[in-house]
Amino acid sequence: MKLDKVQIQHFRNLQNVDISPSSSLNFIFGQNGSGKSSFLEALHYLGFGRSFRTLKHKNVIQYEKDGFSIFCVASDNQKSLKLGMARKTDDSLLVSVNGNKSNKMSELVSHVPIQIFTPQSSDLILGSPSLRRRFLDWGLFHVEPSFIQTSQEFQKLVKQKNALLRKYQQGTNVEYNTQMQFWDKQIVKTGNHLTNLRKGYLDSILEHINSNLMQFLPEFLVEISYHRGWEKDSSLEESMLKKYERDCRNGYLSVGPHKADLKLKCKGVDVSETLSRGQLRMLVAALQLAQIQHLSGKTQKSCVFLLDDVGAELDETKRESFIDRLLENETQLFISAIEKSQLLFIEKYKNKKMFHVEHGHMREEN
Ligand SMILES: Nc1ncnc2c1ncn2[C@@H]1O[C@H](COP(=O)(O)OP(=O)(O)OP(=O)(O)O)[C@@H](O)[C@H]1O
Repeated sequence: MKLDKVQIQHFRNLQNVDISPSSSLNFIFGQNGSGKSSFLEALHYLGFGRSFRTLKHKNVIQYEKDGFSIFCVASDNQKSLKLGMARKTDDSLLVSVNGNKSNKMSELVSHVPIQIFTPQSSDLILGSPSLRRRFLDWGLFHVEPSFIQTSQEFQKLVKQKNALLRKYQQGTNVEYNTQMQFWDKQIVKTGNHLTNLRKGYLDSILEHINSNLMQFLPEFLVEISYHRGWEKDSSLEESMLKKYERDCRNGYLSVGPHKADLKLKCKGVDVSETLSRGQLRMLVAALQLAQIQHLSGKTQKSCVFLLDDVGAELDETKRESFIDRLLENETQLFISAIEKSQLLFIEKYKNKKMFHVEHGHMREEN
């Protein structure tokens, strides 16, 4: 889907934005603190229901206002949708899809797949395993209809099991064995299903990743593998039993797909210890691009891609081939930069629009 119209109110310093973006390339430029990242952050809300800079919704509401709202008209070849969301200072949420109101973010985020690339994107490699699980789960969410139910079911089961483990830890009189076995059986079933979905997904994007890496990091051979979250030579059931006493002492389940990770290595060494920061960002670019290529091949869905601070750490040739490959996949791009002079490379692109942001006001430049 592409965003044909975007309206934002009272979001950080953006008082009232109303623009009609290009379906292909959009450049947003403005001085430090003018509101470029806030604009991208607002679009991020449409795809994730949250910010990429803060966990607290309250922080993005404009000072002295009681809420923010984001509205867009999105379309593809088949349909057009009116999507909107609003959050108030009391944390209440209102979501609207073609006028149908709800308070569930999931109703909104499945419509417009959105990805973001920022100077902090190398966190995907350097940060905790949860970021890499989230990476895989984002792709699965958009291509595999059964994923969301499996994932939510698994989270619920782990919560139940942890509650039981905590009761046991506190020595309460719990009918432990039968109950525990009951939850374990379901965790094994759903956990194995979730693992197979993630492994299958990784397999299906690997070819794209490798082809992107040949272009972005030709000097390295990156080996990528999925670690399930439990010991290699055991089944999930065996592993849970082995860890059982320890998990009782700790009060939580320590093995399973909720502990899974994506391992990325060069010559057997973790890439975080080998690649430079710029190279790590190119690796992330290759991973994200692979998701978009797979998504458009499998579902015909197109993606909105937010590229914050294009001047940071990507050299010119790589940046250009990244943008070219995103566009080949029908991606709608929003790219921010401080100076117009950082955007000289855009001359060759057609179907582009340029927006200037100044003190929270955004206007199109000709
Ligand atoms: N809740 C809020 N209400 C109003 N203004 C806010 C709020 N939160 C942050 N701001 C201000 O919004 C402005 C825009 O910040 P933003 O990060 O979007 O700027 P930017 O153009 O991306 O800048 P840079 O190029 O320095 O990254 C900043 O001056 C910031 O202090």
